[in-house]
Amino acid sequence: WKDKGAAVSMRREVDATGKAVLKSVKKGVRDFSFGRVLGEGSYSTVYFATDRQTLKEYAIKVLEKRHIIKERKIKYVNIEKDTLNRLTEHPGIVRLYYTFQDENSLYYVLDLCSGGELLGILKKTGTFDEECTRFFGAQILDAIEYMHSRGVIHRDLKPENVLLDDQMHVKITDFGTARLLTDPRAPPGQESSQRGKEQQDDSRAASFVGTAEYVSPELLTNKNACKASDLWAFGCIIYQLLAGRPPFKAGSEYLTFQKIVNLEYEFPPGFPPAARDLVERCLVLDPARRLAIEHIKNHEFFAGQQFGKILWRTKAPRL
Ligand SMILES: NC(=O)c1nn(CC2CCNCC2)c2c1CCc1cnc(N=C3C=CCC=C3)nc1-2
Repeated sequence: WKDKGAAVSMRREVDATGKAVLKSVKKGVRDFSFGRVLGEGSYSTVYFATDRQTLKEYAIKVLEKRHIIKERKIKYVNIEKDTLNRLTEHPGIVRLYYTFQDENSLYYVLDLCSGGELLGILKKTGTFDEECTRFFGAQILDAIEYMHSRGVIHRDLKPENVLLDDQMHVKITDFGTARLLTDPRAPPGQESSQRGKEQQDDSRAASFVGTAEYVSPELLTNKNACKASDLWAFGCIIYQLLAGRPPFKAGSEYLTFQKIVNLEYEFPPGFPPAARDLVERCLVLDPARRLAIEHIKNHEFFAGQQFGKILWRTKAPRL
């Protein structure tokens, strides 16, 4: 584990002659005051934290070394760090500032998203109108486009992993199950040919399945996640923002998987026609025939929506 970043803090120490000196030392756990738990994963806990010197607020993800080794999760931990190190320049992705470690734990210092989860907002309002769906959908799509351009497939996109910052702008998080491609330019649906060269072993790639309601049919049938798998999840998210529930949901994971592979879902009455057309072109069983990002951005549903830098300067619509 090679720590990332060289954040330093100035610490007052006494040298051998007894003189007080200022020494620059790498930031560590003592440089932060830890607050409430923001979330817990199978081998990590995320805390609200404040840098004692700068008073800047962060989210710090703490991973217990003993547990990672016992649960054989070392590959996941390194994939997440490598992924976050690749995704450094996008406003829609939670940024990793630096990492450090102590005897028992690894620490990731990350952007704080004080707006919480998009799912939390959706639960409060029930459903989003088209304007809000367009705004949040465009930001999620912009972030997915950047991720894919850097050869990263998220593989577990869902409203719980779409966080919001203090400006109610999207920040996608949780790359612990991402897949890194050695060739970012491989066209959608053909990345699996990179299998032999990809950065994680096949067992990890083959074993992972995302969250039931958002998992793509190809992940259920041939275990191959590709860039288009994230666009399947995008289609599910757009549907859910407007309908207030995901398109595929049944009494058990198995029954939900059945609905997915049989493309068994309906639109509620009043679902906006342009959004319906977009969702239908994302929820296509064959990943190679699913709408590509460029075509989603040009779809009628996003007519008039600007993408790129301007999108991230736009004020979030009133919810
Ligand atoms: N797994 C992670 O990397 C992660 N997990 N969380 C909290 C989870 C809570 C359940 N849903 C998914 C996210 C975070 C991060 C990144 C870094 C991060 C930054 N800010 C927040 N902020 C939150 C504020 C209120 C409620 C939940 C999260 N959370 C996180």
